Amino acid sequence: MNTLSPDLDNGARQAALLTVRQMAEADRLSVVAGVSSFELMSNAGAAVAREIQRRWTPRPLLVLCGPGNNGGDGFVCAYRLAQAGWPVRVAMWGSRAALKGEAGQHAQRWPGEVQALSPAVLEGAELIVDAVFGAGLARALEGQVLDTLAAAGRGTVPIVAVDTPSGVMGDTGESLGAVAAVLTVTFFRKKPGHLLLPGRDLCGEVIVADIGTPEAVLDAIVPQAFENHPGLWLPDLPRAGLDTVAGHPPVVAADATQVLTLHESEFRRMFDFVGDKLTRTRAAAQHGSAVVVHRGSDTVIACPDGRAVIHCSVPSAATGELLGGIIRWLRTQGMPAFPAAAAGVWLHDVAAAEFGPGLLAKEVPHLLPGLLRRLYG
Ligand SMILES: NC(=O)C1=CN([C@@H]2O[C@H](COP(=O)(O)OP(=O)(O)OC[C@H]3O[C@@H](n4cnc5c(N)ncnc54)[C@H](OP(=O)(O)O)[C@@H]3O)[C@@H](O)[C@H]2O)[C@H](O)CC1
Ligand SMILES: [K+]
Repeated sequence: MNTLSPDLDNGARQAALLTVRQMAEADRLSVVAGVSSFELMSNAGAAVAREIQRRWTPRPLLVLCGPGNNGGDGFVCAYRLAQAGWPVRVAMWGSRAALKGEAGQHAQRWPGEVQALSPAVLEGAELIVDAVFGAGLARALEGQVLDTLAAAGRGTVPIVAVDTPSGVMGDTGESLGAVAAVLTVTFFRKKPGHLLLPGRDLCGEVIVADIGTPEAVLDAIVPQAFENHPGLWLPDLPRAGLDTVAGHPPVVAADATQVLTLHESEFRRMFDFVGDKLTRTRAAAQHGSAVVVHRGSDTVIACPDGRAVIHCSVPSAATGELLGGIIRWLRTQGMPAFPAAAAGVWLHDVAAAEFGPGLLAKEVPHLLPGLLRRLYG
């Protein structure tokens, strides 16, 4: 079975990225399956507390909470760390009494004072938790939220973001006033905004915590975006490819779909779609009935049917010609266009790291079988 096929097998399941709307659906389906929203929030806040304890010794902690469920996670985190003996303060945008549902229930368990959010509350904090807005971010930051986060961003105190840094759009990675975190703890699966720029840079290290969401919810959601990983495409690579050396190519084209490999400037010359990189690349793939590889340090690989893979890498001087050579080689091994493009982008990174900047497209057939054998373990 092809992993990058509509059937969601294990590789695609693990690498799935969920949109904000799909994540809300995952929560709803979890509740249907018997995991309450209260429990999901308890687990989310506890996961943030646990990741903090793994990295820092107790120190004056300030938790900044917002008016929705992101703030609810913040209250759980504050409560957990206070119970563990940390000196914790909470500041909130909006009023605790106005918090609804499980966020309200968790906030009521916080025994301490809740300060009003303003830059003054930052005084004395040695670690900051940003639980102001997550998936529910609806517009640009302004007023006291913007001023407080901006002041925190100008300082040197590390910031831990709950789900996303407040101000980062989960679906696009766009920033509406966010400041950089050193650590972001998100839940169940990443969202595209954790990988697309500038979101990826603003998140710092990203940890995906299990909060009890049943894996089976993915069958109903059918994710359309994935983080690049060999588990997505290794099953699509015929094992014959591992033994092929130059001069003995089997040359079986699995499909006739064209693969376009474009840098941002080339992309702009060909297409005038607007919006974020994921949306634009999908539109181009659909418009051109081609697999489009939109390169950068957040490369987006889109298929005409709407599926997309996002690949994060450090910027490199490597050429599009080399990437094109790798993808062509994979296709001569019988790989269909979409998995060949995703695999090509991955292998291009690994090859550039292993063989240095001088690697030429014509050397690829000699070098890749060895790399692939290692991936197969
Ligand atoms: N499976 C999971 O991922 C779980 C996630 N959890 C956490 O829940 C949040 C999402 O919670 P939600 O309540 O949907 O959204 P937020 O808390 O991020 O924000 C909503 C409130 O914020 C207001 N808002 C939005 N943008 C702004 C802005 N720029 N300025 C001021 N106010 C803003 C919004 O107001 P509206 O007027 O737009 O309604 C809402 O009041 C997710 O991120 C996780 O942290 C669960 O706890 C566990 C499961
Ligand atoms: K946040």
